[in-house]
Amino acid sequence: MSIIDFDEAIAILSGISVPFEKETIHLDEADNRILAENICADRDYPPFNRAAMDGFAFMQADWDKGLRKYQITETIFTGQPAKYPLNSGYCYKIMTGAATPEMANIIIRKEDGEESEGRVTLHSEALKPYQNIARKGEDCKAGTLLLSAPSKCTPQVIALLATVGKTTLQVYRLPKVALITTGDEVIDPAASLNPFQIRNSNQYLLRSLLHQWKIKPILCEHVKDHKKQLTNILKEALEADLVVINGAVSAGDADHVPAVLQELGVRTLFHKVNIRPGKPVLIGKGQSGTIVFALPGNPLSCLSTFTIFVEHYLYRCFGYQTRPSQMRPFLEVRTKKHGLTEFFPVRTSNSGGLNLIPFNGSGDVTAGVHAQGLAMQPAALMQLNKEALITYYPFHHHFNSAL
Ligand SMILES: Nc1nc2c(c(=O)[nH]1)N[C@H]1C(S)=C(S)[C@@H](COP(=O)(O)OP(=O)(O)OC[C@H]3O[C@@H](n4cnc5c(N)ncnc54)[C@H](O)[C@@H]3O)O[C@H]1N2
Ligand code: MOO
Repeated sequence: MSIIDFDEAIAILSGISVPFEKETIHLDEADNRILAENICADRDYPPFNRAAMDGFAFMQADWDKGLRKYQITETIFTGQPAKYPLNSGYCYKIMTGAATPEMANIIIRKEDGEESEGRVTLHSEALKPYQNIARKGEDCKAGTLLLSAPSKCTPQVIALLATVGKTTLQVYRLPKVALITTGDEVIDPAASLNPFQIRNSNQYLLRSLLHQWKIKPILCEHVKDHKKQLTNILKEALEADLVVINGAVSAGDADHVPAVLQELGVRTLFHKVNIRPGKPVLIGKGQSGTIVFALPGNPLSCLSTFTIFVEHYLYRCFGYQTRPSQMRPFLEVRTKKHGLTEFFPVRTSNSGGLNLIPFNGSGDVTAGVHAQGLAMQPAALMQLNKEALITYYPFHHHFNSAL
């Protein structure tokens, strides 16, 4: 199978992604899930003319006549309507958050009045109509589309759902994911290790990346570079919707993943892409439809290929068009000597431009930690110049559609 370019790989992934089914869950379970329905305002917000200050509510007409001393009709607390209408020369004493009756169209803060024996004398400068009153419907009108699917249930979205009384909601079902790491030298982080062993950071990286979607793997195993063991675990894994397997995917004598996948009937959609890092990446489709992502073992290759390929696929299956990326100005100069598309770790400056994170290669374990995302140097561009606009894939991404 010939090596393909990055755009072609993305097009293949777009072509095989099918939206996940929908399910109904309770709001309590909704954190970080992806909404599969639009959300509209169930009523006006605010639902009534809401007092924005503790103070005194009265008619502007009275004020304009020069009246500064008012008789207090009643005190209005939150959650209750006023009992009495407002007459000229009278005011309500009102609490922040309470419903201001229609007739009252000004509130003066408590601090700007002197209250004694049921009367208040107000000292204030010029007044504006509806001063200190948040008007009914000024935030949004009943029926307004507030959020369109798909949207991630971020804390703000959760609050909005609670606000509009949406306690059961339709979300995209989570895929069943099997996660496998490989390598004789790779051991559990809790085990003691010899100088030639390394800890299994990629299993933790991948679990955490999946957790951003609330996906908890149904199978999470590490296997040695042993063909029989790998075959057995992959057989089991292929019962999932998605298999993410890491390492043993390139050209070494112990890199059994491509051969075992083939023996198990997984059709290779592509193996090797003209990118760095991550060139050996393999994507396949099992006989029962399982999508297999075989990601290279180097830590930065693993992070990078998950970010650009697995996330692209997941975003599509969760109803989005693509994994989010942005065009940002590059603040440095970067050269390369080959015709591969390169992805490299970057930080954003205060101005929003991108700065390089120095690193040696995809085996570095520290580069990812200091990066806020990956930037792309296109295959044909041997030098990225200062101020060039380049594609940036932020690691932390909320992708809630603008309305
Ligand atoms: N002759 C060739 N050699 C290599 C090629 C090639 O095209 N021809 N590609 C290179 C590239 S690029 C990469 S990337 C690596 C990827 O190889 P594998 O996916 O087969 O990964 P491994 O060999 O298993 O491991 C590579 C590296 O990563 C470390 N590793 C593996 N698993 C983990 C883990 N779970 N946690 C932390 N670190 C892990 C492993 O110890 C190795 O150092 O191949 C190049 N070679
Ligand atoms: O391109 Mo590999 O993914 O660097 O080590």
